[in-house]
Amino acid sequence: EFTTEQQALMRVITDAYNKHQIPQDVTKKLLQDQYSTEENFLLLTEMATSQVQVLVEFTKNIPGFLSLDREDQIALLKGSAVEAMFLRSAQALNKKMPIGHTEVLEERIHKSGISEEFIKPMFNFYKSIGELHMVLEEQALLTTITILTPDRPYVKDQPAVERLQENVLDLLRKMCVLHHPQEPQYFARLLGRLTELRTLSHYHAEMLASWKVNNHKFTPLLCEIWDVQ
Ligand SMILES: CC(C)c1onc(-c2c(Cl)cccc2Cl)c1COc1ccc(-c2ccc3c(C(=O)O)c[nH]c3c2)cc1
Repeated sequence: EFTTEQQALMRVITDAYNKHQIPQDVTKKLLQDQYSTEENFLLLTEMATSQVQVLVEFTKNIPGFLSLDREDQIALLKGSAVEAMFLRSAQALNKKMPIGHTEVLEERIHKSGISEEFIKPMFNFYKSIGELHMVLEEQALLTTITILTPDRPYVKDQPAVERLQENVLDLLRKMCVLHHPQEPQYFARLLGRLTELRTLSHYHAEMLASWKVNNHKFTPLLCEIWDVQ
């Protein structure tokens, strides 16, 4: 079953995932009653900015991450931020996060100036994540695996990242057997979501470009992590 090291790794990652969340006073802004495209874009920008701050704190708790080369740490964060946020917003949209957030978040994403061609694959992804009914530990591990993807642009020491990712992949495989015993393919289905995340990440770059065209402003943190402006 689980080794002592795996039990410790699971606890550290799950605790960090639970600890680092967007603060209530930020997410409750989703419930305010202005629904203009402009207002929705501003709110989603605030959510994304807060989510990136939360993501950075979570990542620092991943065992071994802070021992990686400093520039590689930055490359991993920049390369995975969008994918990690798709996973987090999927959780918010599917897990019926605090009452009412789900509908308003969906509404605001639909009406924030994102063109229809991106809305479709985005909500297909949200649906496919919802259908998996991941337990919290699986969501935390899948997010960690996404962050520890060795072949992000500009990563120098890929083997060092591979070693960390392999430990988490092994742990996730066992967690899937434990929580979904009737579905032997469940682990493979989870990893398939990672492929879909890469595609969404490419769409996202185009989304940013189209928002910029309509001279939408992003926050300094988002500009830095997404190399815009
Ligand atoms: C700059 C803006 C316009 C942007 O650009 N691309 C995306 C974007 C989009 Cl539109 C979709 C997916 C990924 C990205 Cl980066 C975004 C918005 O990103 C978001 C939006 C929403 C959350 C989000 C909300 C609520 C909760 C929640 C709760 O309710 O308790 C718990 N966790 C949550 C997280 C995260 C990130």
